[in-house]
Amino acid sequence: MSELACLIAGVLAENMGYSGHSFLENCNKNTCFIRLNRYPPCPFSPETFGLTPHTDSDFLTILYQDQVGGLQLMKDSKWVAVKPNPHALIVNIGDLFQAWSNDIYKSVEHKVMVNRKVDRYSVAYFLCPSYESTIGSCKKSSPYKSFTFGEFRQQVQEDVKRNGHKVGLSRFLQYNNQQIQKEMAPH
Ligand SMILES: O=C(O)CCC(=O)C(=O)O
Ligand SMILES: [Fe+2]
Repeated sequence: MSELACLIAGVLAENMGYSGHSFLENCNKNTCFIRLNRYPPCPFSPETFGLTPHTDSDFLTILYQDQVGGLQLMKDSKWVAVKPNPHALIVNIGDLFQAWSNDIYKSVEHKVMVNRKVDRYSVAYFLCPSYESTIGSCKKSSPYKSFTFGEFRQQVQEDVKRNGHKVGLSRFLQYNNQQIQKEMAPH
């Protein structure tokens, strides 16, 4: 799985004209991980979240969902169901790839709705660097401040604790809306 994840990330970077996959050098067996998800049935389906809307805090995720279905992703401001396909893996771009690619690749918002009657299982492989790795950008200028993966994770955890949800990449924008408004206001 790690080879596949690195291969896909490498191809996506090459597609942007960057052959040196420097960000992949910091991803290895000790920094990536697999999550096995089980979603017990819920009679209040289909309104119940198995997993609330989020983006993944990694470079990319390789996902396998079973035949039950329930994964949905945001496309053109609408939730779209991802049809289960036993012969296919789903590849989601994560926040770090979005930052590195200067927003060329977008981390996809997704959620899971539970099933009324049966358990649902999925397996997710997360391509992550070490906590001390600086994520940086493929170009000199970037909409984002430079941050390490550790700083990103810590900010996500703080936001979840404080607000009940992840804020994500917008925390690391060089300029946020408030700053722009301040700078544009007459002095
Ligand atoms: O279970 C799924 O299909 C999605 C899992 C997921 O989004 C995650 O583990 O971050
Ligand atoms: Fe996810």
